[in-house]
Amino acid sequence: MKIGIIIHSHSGNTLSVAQKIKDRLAAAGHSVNLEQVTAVNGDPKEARNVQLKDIPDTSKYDLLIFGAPVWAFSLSPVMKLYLSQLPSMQGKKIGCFVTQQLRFRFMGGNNAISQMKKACQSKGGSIYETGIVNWSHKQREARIEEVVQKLGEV
Ligand SMILES: Cc1cc2nc3c(=O)[nH]c(=O)nc-3n(C[C@H](O)[C@H](O)[C@H](O)COP(=O)(O)O)c2cc1C
Repeated sequence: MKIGIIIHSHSGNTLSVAQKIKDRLAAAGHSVNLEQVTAVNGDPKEARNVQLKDIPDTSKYDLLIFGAPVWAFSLSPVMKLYLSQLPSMQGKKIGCFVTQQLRFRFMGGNNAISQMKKACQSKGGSIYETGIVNWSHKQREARIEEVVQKLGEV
């Protein structure tokens, strides 16, 4: 299967999880690309006026995994804008994950996942799995492994 892992990552946490998911899927024999969505001005202080710079094309993939950080108890504005402008994803399987600093998923993680799910479903995609990594969790590595395993079973 041709799989695209498309992420926004400002400080590298989401990227490091995405890399592990990529390695897992590649080891299972899939063709996997990891691509990053970027903004013209990536400064979080400019988050209200976000304009996209690198806009990965989803059409070449059979299955998509989107990853992003939580910003201000919400999905990062860069990923929010990116998902909103995507073409139809009718019939595609989609996984979503977010990383967040705070320990509890009600501090933005659940909300961000729900925003991602809605955005993908509104384009006809069907969600197969989601995951949240709380970066300050004592068992962070175990949580990352859980998310990698869940999203890596396609
Ligand atoms: C502008 C901004 C707002 C943030 N807001 C939240 C938040 O509401 N809740 C939370 O748990 N973490 C918050 N964080 C922390 C990030 O979600 C966390 O560090 C994440 O893992 C960063 O991912 P990245 O390294 O891929 O950019 C915020 C970070 C930034 C830069």
